[in-house]
Parts: sequence; structure tokens; C-alpha cells
Amino acid sequence: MSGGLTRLLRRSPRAAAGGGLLLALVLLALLAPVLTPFSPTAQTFGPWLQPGGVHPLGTTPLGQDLWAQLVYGARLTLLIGFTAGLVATAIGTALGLSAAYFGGRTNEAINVLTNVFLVLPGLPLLIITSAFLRGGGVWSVIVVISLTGWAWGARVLRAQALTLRHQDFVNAAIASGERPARVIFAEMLPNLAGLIAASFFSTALYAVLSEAGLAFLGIGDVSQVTWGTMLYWAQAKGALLQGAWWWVAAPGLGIALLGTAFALVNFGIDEVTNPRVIHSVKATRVLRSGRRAQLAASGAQGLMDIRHLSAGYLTPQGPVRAVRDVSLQVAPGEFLGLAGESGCGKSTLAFAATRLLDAPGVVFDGEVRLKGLDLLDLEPDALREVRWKRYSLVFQASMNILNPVLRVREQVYDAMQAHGVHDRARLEARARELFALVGLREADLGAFPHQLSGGMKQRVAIAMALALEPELVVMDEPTTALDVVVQRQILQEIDAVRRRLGISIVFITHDLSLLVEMSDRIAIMYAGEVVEEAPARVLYAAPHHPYTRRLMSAFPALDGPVERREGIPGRPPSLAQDLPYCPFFDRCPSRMPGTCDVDKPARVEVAPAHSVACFLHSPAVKKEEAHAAD
Ligand SMILES: Nc1ncnc2c1ncn2[C@@H]1O[C@H](COP(=O)(O)OP(=O)(O)OP(=O)(O)O)[C@@H](O)[C@H]1O
Repeated sequence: MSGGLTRLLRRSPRAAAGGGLLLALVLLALLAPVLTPFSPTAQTFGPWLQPGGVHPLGTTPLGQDLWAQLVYGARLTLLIGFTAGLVATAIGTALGLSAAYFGGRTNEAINVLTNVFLVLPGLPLLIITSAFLRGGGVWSVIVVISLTGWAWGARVLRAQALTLRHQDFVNAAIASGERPARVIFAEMLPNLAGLIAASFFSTALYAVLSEAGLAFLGIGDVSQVTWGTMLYWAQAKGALLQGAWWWVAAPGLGIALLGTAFALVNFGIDEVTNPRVIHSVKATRVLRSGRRAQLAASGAQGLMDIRHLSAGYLTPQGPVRAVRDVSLQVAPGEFLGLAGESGCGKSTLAFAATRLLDAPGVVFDGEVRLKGLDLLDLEPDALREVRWKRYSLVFQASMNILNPVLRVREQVYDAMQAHGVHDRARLEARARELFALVGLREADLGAFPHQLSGGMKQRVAIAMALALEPELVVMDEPTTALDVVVQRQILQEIDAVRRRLGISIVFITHDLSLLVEMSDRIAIMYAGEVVEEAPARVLYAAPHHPYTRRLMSAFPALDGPVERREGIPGRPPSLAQDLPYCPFFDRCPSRMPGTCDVDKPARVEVAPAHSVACFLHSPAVKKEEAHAAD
């Protein structure tokens, strides 16, 4: 926790400024007895004394010292802010996590409750609740604010927790029999730490402002000294009419500074826990600047040129390096297949290379060029111009991008209108053409998404990806959710479209048999690295890497008898760790202890356009073997 705090303060100047300001205000409150010898409520001095001497802020008409009220008032104001922030955040977190974990009716009930609290107008609710809880002093104010302030945090946390709930690691924890409390607190909660902290600071800010508002209206216990009640009494006693503007200005400034401190810390947390803000753009540039000269010197080729790309995810447990120093080229008009077991980094590579990797995803290093254009360095506006027009992406859940309440035609139009095609006749003609291309009927343009099957919706998504005639379409398991016959049909259509339009396709799947049939070239990924790359026929006929050989034997021969599929024993290594040796070592039937577990094999060319990262094919190791044989 303290490590996280230090990291936050170091990495975000805003959080550091906010933290410093907050610390100063907390010290003001704690050191109140040192900063003033007077009680904030004692009516022992002359009325309306001017600031100066022993009364730096003068006195009230009842003869109370205003400086004493300011420093002691900081105590209660901070207490209200922190406690209400904590209580509301705890309620929001508990409800958000329970909704996500238990799902079903619990989720629905919590959702309805949260929405009801969100739509209830805040101030009247505060006023009514505080009328019920009158007489409880400062604690009733805290209860009122906590009750009215939890809903925002609950909504955000519920949404994030719902996403987390479907992550593989949570499913795995549940499947392995972990108790609900452990799944919630040990698996899910740490992933939400940044959001919870942000929720705390914004609720604390809400609490401070609400207290001031309530006190100013005279609701609650105005005999307590807070910055809010100071404002109330200043107004009630006509401080401004008497020219005692400092009575209003001092607590007003205190509230403004406290609000600024909370807001700055909140921004800082967002900056650090939402890597999209700093990492995808700024940090990537910094990280990559050292490599740039080296990459530029090596010259670019092909349509898409991925060079030394490293990407992954920033998690509370440390970075997951899902793509490790991957270099790959896509030639114009080429069908490049990318295969590998689940979790080896294929999707991360696709999303990172197309600048679609969302937080907590981050590009650590490398370069991606589309015909020389540095995609990772583009400003958001320039990126919007390029994306869909020059390249597009279709993924497994693409069909879910269709808005259920709009006819398909409008959505296909939208994709083109966003890039400047507005002529209705042209839009319609193009939409019909696209539908014909992907095997849909013109009549389907008038349908709502729910009237189409999954396969048809996925075809619509593919049609939309082709709408602006991009040079490259990256397809990440676009047909996996569909049945085998539909899958094959769509794939054949995609291939026909590619040939007709001359576009390049990067096709990702763990089904190597599909790729062997369709691809010009195949790259095999394992543990975040490309371990073998070759023309499809070469790879099928003579796979070199033991991992590729294993993958090949996991599906039946294309023309031979149907054999039993055999999985690869063992599991891929965790991508959260460093892998300074061959990542396939533990599972490799041909492993060479003393070599493969000591060093990492470089990818070397074994034949033209055929490269492998394996010591069995490394020239140095081969030479040594030859020596030994002599
Ligand atoms: N949001 C995330 N936070 C942390 N780790 C993640 C996240 N998303 C993916 N990972 C991890 O990154 C690694 C690579 O995942 P990726 O989805 O890129 O693999 P993949 O080969 O596409 O798998 P699949 O075929 O199942 O889609 C996996 O170990 C995965 O657990």
C-alpha cells in the first residue's frame, strides 16, 4: 500500500501536489491546539474585532476567535470528508462487487437500487434525510452524506467488476473451488484498487461540499464548528454587510483548497491507474525513442511492418508481458495466419499493432508502420483518419458492436459517413455491394440485428470493416463463435474478397488446420514470441520448431485418415515472469538441458522466408554437435 502510494506520488506530479496540499490541511487540523491558544466556541473577546495581533482573523459578534474556528473547523470538515468518503466507498464497493460476483437477481436488484439513488435529486434527498436524522451532531451529517453519496461509486465499480468477473483468471479461481469471499477480496478487489481510491477521493470531495451546502442552509447541527457552519454564521450575522469579508473568505478558501487537493489526487490516480492516458501515448514515445534510430536505420518493407513490438498489461501484481519483441511483416495482398495456443499473446499483438489496446494494456516498446506511417506515434485525430480507412479490425465479438435498436443499413452507413461519404445514393450502392461481397442479401440491410443469426451479424461486421476499402484487415478469431460450416463459408468469402480487392489479411486463430488451407504465410506464437514463421505449405510439410510440430499433430492431416487429436502436455509459462531461456523448454520433447534452459534461441532463417527460434536449428549449436561427432 505504502509502495503504491510512493509510486503514485512519484509518477504523477498532480497527485504529489494534491497530496502535499492535503497533508498541509491535515497538519493544520491536527496542530490546532498549537496554532491557537483559544477555544473556537469561547465567547470571551470583544465583538467584531478586526484581524491583527492575537486575533489573526478577528472575532465574531459573539466574541469568538475566528482563527481558532478556522483551525478547529478543519478537524470536523476533514473528519466528515474522510469518514463519509470511506463509508460511501465501502458501501459502493461491497454492492458493486456483490452485483458482479453473484450476477442474476442480485445484480439486477443492486442495479435498480443504484439507479434509483442516482436519479433522486441530490440536494432534496440530503435535506429530507438530514431532517430525519436531526440531533445526531456531526455523525448524522456523515450518515446522511454516506447514504446519498455511495451510488456513483457503486455504479462505476459494478461496471468494472462485471468486466473483471468474466476474465479468465476469475473464472479459473471459481472453477478451482475458491470461496466467494476469496474470489471477491483476493482476486477481484486488488484489480479495482485504483478505482476504489478514486471513488474515495471523489466521494470525500462530495462530502465536504455537501456538508458546506447543508450547513450554509442551516440544516444539521450549526453549533458544531466546521468550515460549513462558519459560512452559515458569517451569512446569518451579515459579515459582508459589516465589511468582515475575511469571515467568509477564510473558510471558503479552506473548502476550495481541500476540494482542489482531493481532485488533484483523484486525477493523479486516474493518470497512473489508467495507463491509456499516459502509457499509450506519452510513455510509449519515451520508451520507444531510444529504439527509434536503430529501427529507422534498418529500413521498412511491406504493407505493415511490426518491429520489436513488446506489449502487455499493467496489473497490480506487476506487468504481464504478453507480446515480447515481436517482428513481423505483412506484404500487400497477403493472407498471413497467426496461430498459437490460447493465451500466447495473439490478440494482444493484434490490438497493440492496430492501436486498439485499451487500459490496462500498454505498448512497452517497438514500432508499427503502415506503409511507412508510424501508427504508434499518431495523434488521436490522425489515428481516427487512418483507422477503418486504411486498416480495420474484426474480432470474435464484433457482432456485438451492432446497436440493437438501429437497422443494419443505418449502421453500415454510419461507418462510411464517419469518413466523409455522405451521398445517399452512393452509400446505398456501396452497402449493397458490401453485403453481396460477404454473402448477405440486400433485404438484410433493412433488418434489425436481432432478426439476424450470429453468422449473419458477423458478416455485417466484416462488411463494415471492408466498407472503406482498407489496405489491411486484421481478423482476430472472427468466426470462432460460429458453427463449423458457417465458419468455413465465411472464410472462403473473406478469401475471395481479399483476392478481388487486393487487400491484406492478418488472420488469428488457434485452429492451425484452417490457416494451413487459407494462408500464404503462417507465424506461430508461443509465450508472447513468434517462434516460427514460414510459407503455409512449407510449415505444413516441414515444421521445424517442436512447438509447431506439436500444434500440427494436434489436428488431423488434411488429406489423410481422421486421427485422434492429441493436445500438448503441460501448460505455457506465465507471462508475468521473465523468460530468459527457451519458453517451450518445460514442454519440449527435444529439449537440450544446459542449452535450452540457459539461453534464449534467436529466430534464424533456416531457408528463404522460413525462420525458427530453436537451438535445434541454431547454426552455433549445430556446429558444436558436428564437432562432438568428429
Ligand atoms: N486485461 C488483462 N490484464 C492482464 N492480463 C491480461 C489481460 N488480457 C490478457 N491478459 C493476458 O495476456 C496474455 C495474452 O493474452 P491474449 O488474449 O493476447 O492471448 P491469445 O493468444 O489471443 O489468447 P486467446 O486465443 O485465448 O484469445 C494471457 O496470459 C492473458 O492472461
